[in-house]
Amino acid sequence: MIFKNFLNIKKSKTVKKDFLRLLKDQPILFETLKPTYKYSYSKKIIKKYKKFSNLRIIGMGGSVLGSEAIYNFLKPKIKKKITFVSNLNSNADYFDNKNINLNLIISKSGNTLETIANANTLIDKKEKNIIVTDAKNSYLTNLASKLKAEIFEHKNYVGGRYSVLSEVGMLPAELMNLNERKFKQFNNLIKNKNFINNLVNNVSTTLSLIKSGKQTSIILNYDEQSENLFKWYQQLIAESLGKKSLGLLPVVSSMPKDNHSLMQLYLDGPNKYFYTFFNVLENRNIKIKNDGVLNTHKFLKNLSIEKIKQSQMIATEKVFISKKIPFRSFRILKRNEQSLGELFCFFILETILLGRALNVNPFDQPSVELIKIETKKILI
Ligand SMILES: O=P(O)(O)OC[C@H]1O[C@](O)(CO)[C@@H](O)[C@@H]1O
Repeated sequence: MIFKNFLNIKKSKTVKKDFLRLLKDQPILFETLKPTYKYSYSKKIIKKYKKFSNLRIIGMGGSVLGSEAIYNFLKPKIKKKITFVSNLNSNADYFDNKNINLNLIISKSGNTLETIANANTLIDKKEKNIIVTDAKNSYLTNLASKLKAEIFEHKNYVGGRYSVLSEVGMLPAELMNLNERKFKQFNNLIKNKNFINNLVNNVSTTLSLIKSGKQTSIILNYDEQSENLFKWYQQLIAESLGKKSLGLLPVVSSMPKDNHSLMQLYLDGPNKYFYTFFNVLENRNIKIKNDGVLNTHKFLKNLSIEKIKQSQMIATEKVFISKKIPFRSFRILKRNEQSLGELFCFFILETILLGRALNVNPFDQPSVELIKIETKKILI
């Protein structure tokens, strides 16, 4: 991964101290980031489920965004068909898919309304089921016994949006036949001085941008297969930091598509945003067909789609520099488990450090309960 930090870096000794304190006094959820983490299942138990080729994963928010990010980012490597059911949509194509052979239903609380509704609409008697949930009595623990489903514990000390490297993301990864171990980059990263400096300076600069009134973080994403990674990131940032009238609004822009839609605003609109450029450089090599190129556009000959896209990203970075628009950039060299593991780790640490500096608890989400309570009042 190549990470280019903001141009005008603000260095903060407090953030560095916070980082060292965080390493010394690690939250227990950090166990999930390490290769030594003890899953609630054994590799032997899950082996029999690896033969299933057509899976459905049902969950909401942090229970599913991580596995959806993994699936889409690494799709070229994955031979299975996985259907994600992560919203309420009566018109979705998945209602017509009758070939599912294994369901994975994931919910920490076991009581999330959308997950219950989707599970009870979609699951068919002929399908096998695995349920990942907290051990306590809940709708899903009861459903598991009714369905005679395999049940694996969702450790109660791991919050949904921080759970991607626990059972929640790694069981799906195993079932996708990916290498779970390679996602676990925490131990390597915290020994890497470059990584630590980048992380600390990135957090310090983000804090000073927030202080100067820039509370919208726009991701200029040049890799369509990373859209779900940034959906995961959105929840992480929004639920962790959006409290006490503070927080960041993460917006994901599809690039270069949004050159033709939002770019004008980014360049000349309100001076209230900061940006993250993101691209993955390992892709199929699809080239322009030379014999069809008109003489006026000879420069296109031999070019690949990726070369054109990457040139647009570099060009846009140049324009941002000339306009003094703050941004950082990620260029991911390899599309593999390791790169994705590094990104998960970077963003998790970044969020926790921002939470500490802003003096908000990055691990709770008190207000989302309000919607659940009001909805129940309407339905009962
Ligand atoms: O895993 P559960 O309990 O179904 O919750 C799903 C999601 O719902 C939330 O509680 C928000 O409503 C998230 O924090 C969580 O990731």
